[in-house]
Amino acid sequence: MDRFIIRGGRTLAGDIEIGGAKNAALPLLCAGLLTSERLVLTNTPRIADIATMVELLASLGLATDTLDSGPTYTLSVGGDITSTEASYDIVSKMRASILVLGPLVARCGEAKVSLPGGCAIGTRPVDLHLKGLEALGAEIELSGGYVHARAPNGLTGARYVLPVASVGATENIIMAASLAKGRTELVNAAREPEITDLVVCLNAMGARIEGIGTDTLVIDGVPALHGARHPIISDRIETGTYACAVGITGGEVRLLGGRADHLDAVIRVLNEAGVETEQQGDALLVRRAGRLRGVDIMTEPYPGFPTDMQAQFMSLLSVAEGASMMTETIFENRFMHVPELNRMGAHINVHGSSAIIRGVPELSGAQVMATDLRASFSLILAGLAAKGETVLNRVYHLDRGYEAVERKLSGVGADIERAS
Ligand SMILES: CC(=O)N[C@H]1[C@@H](OP(=O)(O)OP(=O)(O)OC[C@H]2O[C@@H](n3ccc(=O)[nH]c3=O)[C@H](O)[C@@H]2O)O[C@H](CO)[C@@H](O)[C@@H]1O
Ligand SMILES: C=C(OP(=O)(O)O)C(=O)O
Repeated sequence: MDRFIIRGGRTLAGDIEIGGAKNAALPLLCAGLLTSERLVLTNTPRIADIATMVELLASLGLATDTLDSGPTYTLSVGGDITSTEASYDIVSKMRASILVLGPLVARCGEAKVSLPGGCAIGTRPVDLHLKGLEALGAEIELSGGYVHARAPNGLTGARYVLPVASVGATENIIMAASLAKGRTELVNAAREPEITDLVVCLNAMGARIEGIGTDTLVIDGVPALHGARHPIISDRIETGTYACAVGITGGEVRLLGGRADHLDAVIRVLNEAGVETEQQGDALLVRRAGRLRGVDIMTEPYPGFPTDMQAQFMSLLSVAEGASMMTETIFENRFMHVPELNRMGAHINVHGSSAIIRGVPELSGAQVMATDLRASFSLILAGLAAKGETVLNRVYHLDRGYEAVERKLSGVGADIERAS
């Protein structure tokens, strides 16, 4: 099993290319189920989650071709749906698999999709995905660990108020509503940039969705969607993660493709902590020369501070001057990196959904492992700043969502290698 070996203490300088957004690419690939024509996605990230989604779509009959595997990776997805069943074997690997449910029931009138279950960061129910589809007229039954959804006469538009602005539920409902009869009004929709990207692509496929970027989406269903070519937005979480790398080591790096306009809350906190940022055309320049300062952070739905950046900031704040408080409001179990950071010399105490981080002058390298994607990167960040050698095990979590970490970081001067 692969691991990373990091020798800390180097400042970073140079350029890092930011890839396409994982959390945009996954629903966008599922949108390929909504049309009999081909959907071409440019700027797709080369990560394990995309390979898993391609495998899932193949099990449903859709073929995915790689059209260009140069610096940007272009995938074309299409074909006839030959099965409406998403099996446990694939769904259990990746929760985003549930995003095939809405498109399948809308297009085929039925779907059988394994329930994804919880994961390392929380219980993560899918009740709102199901209630939203029921509001559109789907009959839902749960048995044998599967969701069986049926709408033999098609779905019908309706008004549905999401009790929680769930990203995945919003995506499933808008994809389904695009092919429903009549108008759907989705209230309290999530507003993440990845949802906007999905709506832009669906509209390019012939959908009629208004309210883009707001919490109320109005979807006038159409009988069929057609193919399109869509560029996936750059990954704001990858951008924020590498910004934290520069923050924790010091130095100056240009994040090519990084977009400040998708990272307002993150940039505000970086700046408060003493990390400077500047949008320079298509690149986000990040630099730190002075001391890091403690800040208080609370995770919130977009446009608030993203939960997917929480672990990385915990590492950054571990070596800041003064104390910080981190409050996690989205997932109930997303502090699993804390004991590992403490093993590296951090001083973090968790009290319920908040953690108090008392900055220490220095971390020290250790053998560590993480239970999820962002926690894994938080340990890499700690390793980049730590004295001595850090060995990060269970790298498969990282490979789910970050492309070529060792190449990107060593390209700006970090001492990091992958070993098997
Ligand atoms: C592939 C993808 O895009 N993943 C992202 C997506 O996950 P995901 O779409 O799973 O996250 P949600 O926005 O749905 O979850 C937000 C909260 O709502 C709860 N909830 C959600 C659905 C539901 O039916 N019932 C329910 O109670 C969840 O348990 C959680 O507490 O948004 C999260 C929140 O920004 C991010 O951390 C993930 O990286
Ligand atoms: C939690 C994440 O992803 P997923 O929803 O795919 O588990 C993430 O990207 O940090």
